[in-house]
This record gives sequence, C-alpha cells and structure tokens, in this order.
Amino acid sequence: MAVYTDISEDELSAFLGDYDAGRLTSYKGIAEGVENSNFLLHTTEGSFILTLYEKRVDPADLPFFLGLMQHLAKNGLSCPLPLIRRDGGMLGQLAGRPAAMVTFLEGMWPRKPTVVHCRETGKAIAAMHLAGEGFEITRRNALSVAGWRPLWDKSEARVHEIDATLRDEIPSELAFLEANWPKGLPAGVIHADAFPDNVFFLGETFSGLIDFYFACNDFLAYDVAICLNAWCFEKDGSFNLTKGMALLEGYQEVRPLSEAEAAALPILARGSALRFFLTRLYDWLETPPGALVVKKDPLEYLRKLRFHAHVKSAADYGL
Ligand SMILES: Nc1ncnc2c1ncn2[C@@H]1O[C@H](COP(=O)(O)OP(=O)(O)O)[C@@H](O)[C@H]1O
Ligand SMILES: N[C@@H](CCOP(=O)(O)O)C(=O)O
Repeated sequence: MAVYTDISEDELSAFLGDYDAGRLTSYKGIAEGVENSNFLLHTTEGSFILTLYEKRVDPADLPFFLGLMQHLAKNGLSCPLPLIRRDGGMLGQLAGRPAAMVTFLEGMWPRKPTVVHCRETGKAIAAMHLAGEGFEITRRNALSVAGWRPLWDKSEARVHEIDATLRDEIPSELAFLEANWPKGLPAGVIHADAFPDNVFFLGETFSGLIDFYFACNDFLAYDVAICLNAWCFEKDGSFNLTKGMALLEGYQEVRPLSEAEAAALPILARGSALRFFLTRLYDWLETPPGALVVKKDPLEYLRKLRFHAHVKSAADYGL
C-alpha cells in the first residue's frame, strides 16, 4: 500500500482551494508505491495525483524533485507536471505533511516487459538525461558507492536471517566496488529508480516517466546500469541479451555512450545491484510484520550482483 496518511474530504477541498484546479468530485488512495501517500483526485477540471510526502523523503529535497519535473516537462519529456498554487509555489501542507499535486499521466506500467518496452525505456532514459541539462538545483546521490557501507552496517548483524555466507561476501564486494568505482564519467541528473513500475506505456508506446523521488546527480551511465538490472533479467534470474541489446540500442539512438561509459557498465551494473540489494535487505529486516507494504526480495538483487561479478565487458549486456 501507499496510503500512510488518511485525509478527509473537508481538508482536501480546503487544500484544493489553494489551486486553480476546479472543485473536488471524487478521490481515492492509490495502493501502489512504497515511499509516499498517493491519491487520485477527480475535479471539475480533470484528474490529478496528490502526493503527501512521508518521513523517508527529506523536505529539503522537495524543491529539487518538483523543480526537476517542471524542468523536464518544459524540455519535452513526458512526466507529471507539478501544479502551481495560487501563492505561486508548488508545495503545500495537508494533514501535517508537505503535499503537492501533479498532472495525471495516461498509461500503465508493463507487468511483462517486452523487448520493445526495453528499447523504449532506453530511449526515454536518454531523453531524460538530455532534458535534465541546465537544471540548476543539484542533489547528491546518497545511495551511491559512499552510501553503501553505512547501509550495510545497519543490516550486517541480522543478515544471517537471510543467508549467513553474506557476512563475508558483501564486505568483499564493498571493498572491490569502493576500490574500482569509476571516476570522471559524464554526469548529470539521473532518475535512479527507472524500474518497470515507474515507466508508463500505452500498449508498447512510451507514455511517460513517474516517481522522481530518487533522482539525483550522478554518472549518466549509472542510470543505464540500473535499467539493465531492472528490465533485462527474467524471472528465472537469467539475463536476457536481446532485451539488453534493445535497451542499449534505444539509449544510444538518443545519446551515444562514450567508450569510457561502455567500459564502465559492468562495474556500474554490479554497484547498482548491490545498491538495490542493500536497500531491500534493510527494508526486509526492518519492516515490522503485519505492515501493509509489500517487501521486495533482496535475494533477487544478490543473484544479479553475482551475475555482474562474472561479466567481462559490456558485450555481455548486448553492446
Ligand atoms: N502522475 C501520475 N499519473 C498517473 N498515475 C500516477 C502518477 N503518479 C503516481 N501514479 C500512480 O501512483 C503509483 C505510486 O506512485 P509512485 O510515485 O511510484 O509512489 P512511491 O514514490 O510511493 O513509490 C504509481 O504506480 C501509479 O499507479
Ligand atoms: N525500485 C526499488 C524500490 C523503490 O520503489 P518505488 O515504488 O518507489 O519505485 C526496488 O525495486 O528495490
């Protein structure tokens, strides 16, 4: 679920009064998502998404996230556009939480990604990288290589609940990645969470990117590596070379990778696999039993990590 905070019709109508977005006709909580509370609103003017930012989002980051969506939309990327309030800002308060409204994006995320979805996602991420140029606010990636060891330290004592051998394997992965993490690759604004559930399609036609709440400044090729992990493995754990090829071709149609970026893909994909393993591990161990959030399997990302550790070059991903 992702409705951590309930809102009443009266407080919602009062909140809507701060916008030029019509009168409320109906609303409902959206079950999907894990970070924030989301509601679908219908008003006399159309449909909108209302997000109440929950405790995992630092309010100081909200101008970056909202400003980024505005910047990307202005530069031609299909993504939610934050609504401007009567006071000229994008952020309000509802039920004691920072809250914003964005435009509703038509489409659905693909439950069974195809090769075409992978190609279109490659293109969309490259388009986002280009559209992000010139965005003036910056946000450090707290979940890049320097953030992984502190995250591991929080879970290490209980990792045996999942697999005791990880006590040795993860520290040696961390040491390898810290010593070999690339430097000086082309950088810019990345999505950092472009998983299938954040990429909308109408059939196999890309309709928009959502959920920019992990977006940050980092190597552009790291975003490509995140997508290879999220889109190109099958349920049985095997890497689908045709999907990898399509995703990379799609990306390069819009923004060609440099030689250095291509050479770095294996280590970036390995690091990205560790990043999602660590956040999932933390959530797996810390989410109380009975919580309504669907926990994501950390072991899926451990298997991906092990795959990348044996990759020789980006050719193994279809480049
Ligand atoms: N602009 C939008 N247009 C249409 N649906 C949206 C939009 N934003 C969010 N949603 C819906 O809300 C769900 C959760 O949103 P998401 O931003 O992924 O939440 P979280 O940040 O909590 O993970 C999405 O899967 C989608 O169904
Ligand atoms: N994509 C991450 C979790 C973040 O979830 P989202 O609902 O905010 O996209 C993962 O799979 O571990």
